[in-house]
Amino acid sequence: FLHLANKLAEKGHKITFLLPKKALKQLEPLNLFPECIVFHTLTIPSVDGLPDGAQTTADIPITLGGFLASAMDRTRGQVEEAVRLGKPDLIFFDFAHWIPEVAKEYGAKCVNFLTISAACVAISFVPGRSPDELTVPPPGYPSSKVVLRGQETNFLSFLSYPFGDGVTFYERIMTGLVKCDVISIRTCQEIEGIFCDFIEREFQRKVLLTGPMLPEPDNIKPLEDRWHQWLNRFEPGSVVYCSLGSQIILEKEEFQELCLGMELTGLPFLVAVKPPKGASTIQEALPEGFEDRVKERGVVWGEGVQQPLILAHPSIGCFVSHCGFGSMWESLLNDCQIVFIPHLGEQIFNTRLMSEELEVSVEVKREETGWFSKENISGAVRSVMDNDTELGNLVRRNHAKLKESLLSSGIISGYANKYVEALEKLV
Ligand SMILES: O=c1ccn([C@@H]2O[C@H](COP(=O)(O)OP(=O)(O)O[C@H]3OC[C@@H](O)[C@H](O)[C@H]3O)[C@@H](O)[C@H]2O)c(=O)[nH]1
Repeated sequence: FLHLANKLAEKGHKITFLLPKKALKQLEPLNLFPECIVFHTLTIPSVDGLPDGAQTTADIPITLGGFLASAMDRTRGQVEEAVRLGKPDLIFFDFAHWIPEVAKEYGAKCVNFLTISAACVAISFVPGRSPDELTVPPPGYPSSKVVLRGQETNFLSFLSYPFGDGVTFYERIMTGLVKCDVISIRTCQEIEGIFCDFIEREFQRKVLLTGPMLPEPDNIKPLEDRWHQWLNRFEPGSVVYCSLGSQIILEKEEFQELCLGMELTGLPFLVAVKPPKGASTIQEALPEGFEDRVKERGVVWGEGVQQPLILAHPSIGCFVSHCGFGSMWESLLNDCQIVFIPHLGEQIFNTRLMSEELEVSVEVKREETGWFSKENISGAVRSVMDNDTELGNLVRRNHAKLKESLLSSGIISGYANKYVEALEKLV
């Protein structure tokens, strides 16, 4: 949302950016137009079941998302007040399904800006279908590859769970899609054209695409010296970087299996994940003897790192990711080999899009237990990192071709420009 705000500000538009206080520190440095983009903090009310001080999804395990949604719904009065004072022409939202009502009352138009894949939207949210029917793709869904298989359909059950005050997750998203003035998605035709066309047909309206909306590389802080120095010790294209985004907190056994999988690759590695459940530090949760065995070549780090800059470092050869949509784009627009280890249903769709539809990455095979074994993690990494493997060559070639075609012809900046123009026409 902030990268989009930067694009709008670049064209001279004024933006009021509503966010919880805690997120301010992370987002302020990314604001490239402080004279146009003003942050307006919301006070997140306390809600039974939501841990004290939690304000963003990064502060809580995924299972508590419904409580956070309730807290966000209860900021409606603060949001309405900001709208009343700011008199915006447009309001952008994703999860706040009540925004269309607010926009209407104050004479604004509203844009539902989806920052997940069009494939995930297309298969999950079809007008006239109930969430119980989703175990099979909707009629006319354009892919037999970007689907959930077997036990994975269990992931869809969360769509029917209460998610906020008096609304299920499915109803929340569907209401936003049906009632908004504009549906827009952070994607592009070249990657997800067939899914975007399907959504347009089903909702019988034009869907505006923003392209990947990534930050301008020149405008962000340089890579921390600690990682710059550490990565410089290794050969170009030799290091495996692993991160699972801002939301995933692993079980201790899963965390240890991931560490052992990295060890088993025999390659240098940097893993940046949160400490697992029940541990306050990474060190106390590491497998026995692990640090001694890998100290020359491996680091497991319990805090966030500057992912886009790490990925751009020449020593990085492989990115092991949960395939959150942000990481998916970052992997695609870098040169490293890509291995996905998806955790949630939506991340599985993104993974299938990349690994099966576009064939630019590989997916780690899941065990019956639902998690991933060290052998499968290491096997997937080696399958793309060992010299001259058929699979490694195939994904490298396809990835390079796609990246080249997206970057070379100004496609990405074209999307952002056309998107802003379309919205200008709308108001
Ligand atoms: O250490 C880190 C980890 C991550 N990041 C950045 O944080 C962002 C993470 O975003 P992702 O979309 O990949 O993943 P998250 O898990 O945080 O996102 C969430 O929203 C998007 C959905 O697609 C994901 O499924 C959901 O989990 C990326 O831009 C990445 O560069 C860091 O800068 N440092």
